[in-house]
Amino acid sequence: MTADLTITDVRLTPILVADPPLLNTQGVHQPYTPRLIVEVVTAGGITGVGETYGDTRYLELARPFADRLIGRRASELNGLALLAHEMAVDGSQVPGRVDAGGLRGVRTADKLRLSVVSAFEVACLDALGRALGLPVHALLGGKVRDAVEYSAYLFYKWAGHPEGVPGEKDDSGAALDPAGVVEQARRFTERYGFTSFKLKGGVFPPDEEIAAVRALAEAFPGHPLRLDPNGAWSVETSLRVARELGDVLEYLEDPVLGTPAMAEVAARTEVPLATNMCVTTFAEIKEAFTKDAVQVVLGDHHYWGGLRITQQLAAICRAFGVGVSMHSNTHLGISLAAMTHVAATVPGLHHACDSHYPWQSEDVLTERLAFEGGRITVPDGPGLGVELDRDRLRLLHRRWLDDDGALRERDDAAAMRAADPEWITPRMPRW
Ligand SMILES: O=C([O-])C(=O)C[C@H](O)[C@@H](O)C(=O)[O-]
Ligand SMILES: [Mg+2]
Repeated sequence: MTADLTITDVRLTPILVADPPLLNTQGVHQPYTPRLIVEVVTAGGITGVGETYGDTRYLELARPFADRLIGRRASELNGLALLAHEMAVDGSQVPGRVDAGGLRGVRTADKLRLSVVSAFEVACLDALGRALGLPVHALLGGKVRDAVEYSAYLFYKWAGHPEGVPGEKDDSGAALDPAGVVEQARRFTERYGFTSFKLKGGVFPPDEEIAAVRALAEAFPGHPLRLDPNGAWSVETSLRVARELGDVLEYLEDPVLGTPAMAEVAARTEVPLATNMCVTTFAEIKEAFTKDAVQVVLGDHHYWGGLRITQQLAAICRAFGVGVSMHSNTHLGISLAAMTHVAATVPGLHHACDSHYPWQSEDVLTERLAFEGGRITVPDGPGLGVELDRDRLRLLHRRWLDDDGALRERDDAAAMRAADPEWITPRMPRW
């Protein structure tokens, strides 16, 4: 007989995890970033885990949502989004414009709710899989591949966080020019076997970033390369970069902000455009696809609302002949496992997925997931196939408790001000 899947308790544990000083067009990563670990406890004694953003606005939604789950069954997945829909979102959190700090497109009430729901959906799927003795990918209809390919996510970075800012040491050194970027790429290939490379751009003037991608192309001839300035360029600058790097780019990611500008660029270049900024909700798909503004959508189960919705997104993309891959922010192993399970079920995943995981020296798992040949083997054990390390979780939660609130919201511009007090979030397009 299957264990009783009635939800009797939900544990929410906000944590702060170490993050290196990675640069993007908004600023730099804080030394610690907030994440939320969700545990769904069932009457039969089985617990499932999930993970999402840990900033206060997500926590404030997760708490009442968790209360509403008590007494429901972990298998009742279709009702989760409806349940979340009933929850009011503080209007000041949804200015209805580009989410500058988050680099993930518009901020809407629904997107906030979905970002919370996704962690609960993953936790429920984990519990269900454990109860049935089935991996999450089997609950999603079964894997179509045994391993999921990831790309090396390269960043311009400083050797350490600014003077006087407490943080963990990382051994990767600075990467502030083409040689530094190539060196970082070499280290990533040696350690993890990645064969495709994405450079987070929008940090330096475009000519410097063109030179870095050229240097990567010389160091790794024939390997797929991507450049993502998070909308920092004008249409004309984007077209110039596309002309200069067209022979080596797999795609350009969000060179400009917004669907109309992306459509303008797409109409004038052969280089495919990818996005995790202008197609981030179902409502944004119609305009982008009918205008042929994007050729690859980078899904993300966190803000799209879960693993099953990610499969729906992939199906819509397939119908329109648009490619799919996956976006990533700072995340831990629970999310990497979730990403790997869903990616394993998506037919026609032609581009290696993004993952920040190599940058995360800390995790809440008893055993880290390992990249081999740039791939993660799809776990076949029950549920997600990962185990929570309670001691680590407690430690990282203690860090969150001890924080005075300064680090509980990710704010890359504020983190940059520790090095440059004059820094303000740049107006777009920057170049
Ligand atoms: O556009 C993207 O790929 C991202 O938004 C990924 C991350 O937010 C990345 O840019 C970061 O964390 O600096
Ligand atoms: Mg991007």
